[in-house]
Amino acid sequence: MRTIVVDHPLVAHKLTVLRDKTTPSPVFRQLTEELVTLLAYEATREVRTQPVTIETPVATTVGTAFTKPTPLVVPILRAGLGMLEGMTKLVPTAEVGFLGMARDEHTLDIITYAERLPEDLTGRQVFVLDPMLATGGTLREAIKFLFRRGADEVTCICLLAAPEGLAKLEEELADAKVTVVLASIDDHLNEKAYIVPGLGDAGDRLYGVAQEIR
Ligand SMILES: O=P(O)(O)OC[C@H]1O[C@H](OP(=O)(O)OP(=O)(O)O)[C@H](O)[C@@H]1O
Ligand SMILES: O=c1cc[nH]c(=O)[nH]1
Ligand SMILES: [Mg+2]
Repeated sequence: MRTIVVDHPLVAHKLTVLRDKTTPSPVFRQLTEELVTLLAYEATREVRTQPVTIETPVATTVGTAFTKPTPLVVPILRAGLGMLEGMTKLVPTAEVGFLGMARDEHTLDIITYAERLPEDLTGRQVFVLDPMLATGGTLREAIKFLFRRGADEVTCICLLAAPEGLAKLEEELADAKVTVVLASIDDHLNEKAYIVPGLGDAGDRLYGVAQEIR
C-alpha cells in the first residue's frame, strides 16, 4: 500500500475553510468538490491508458486514451457522494458504482446497507471516494469487498486521515495494490473515534445536519 499526501497551497487553503465550523453546508459541498478535483489530478497519475491514432485538422498523430474497461469510481455513501461530482468532472467517462456503508457510532462496527456495483470487477482499476479515514474500518471493508469481486487495483481518495487508521490499513494491506491519496494526515483520533483537528462529521456537514462533537 502507498500513501500520497498532496502538498499544495490550494489544497491547504481549501481544507482550512472546510475545517472551519462556521463554514455553511453549501460552501462545504462546493469546497469538497473542488478539493476532490485537485486530489484526483494526483490520484489518476497512473490511470491506465493506451496509444490512439487520431486526425487533427492538420495531421495524423498518436494521442492517449483510457484503456477499456474504463475506471470504476465508487463513492461510499453518504459522505463520499459529496465527492462524486469533483471526480467525474475530471474523468467523465468513468463508470460509477455505489457502496452504502455506515459505522455504528458506539461499537464502530461497519454496516454495509447498499451495494450497486458490477458483479465482476476482474482486472478493473477502481477509485474509492470517502472523505474521512478515521479508524480505517470503513475503507478496509470497502477495499476487501472490491478485491473479492476481482478488482485489480484500488485507489482511495480521502480528504483526511488519522494516523491510527492509516497505520492499521497499512498493516493489513501492506502487499495489496492500494494507494491512498489524501489532503492531510491529522493529529489523532479522539475517544469517539473522530479525527482531531478534523472537520467534524463529514456526512452531516455536507447534508446540513446540525452537529456538536466534543
Ligand atoms: O474510518 P472509520 O472509523 O470507519 O470512519 C470513517 C467513516 O465514517 C464516515 O461515514 P459515516 O459512518 O459517518 O457515514 P455517513 O457518511 O453516512 O455519515 C466517513 O465518511 C467514513 O465512511
Ligand atoms: O472525524 C470523523 C470520523 C469519522 N467520520 C467523520 O465524518 N468524521
Ligand atoms: Mg457520518
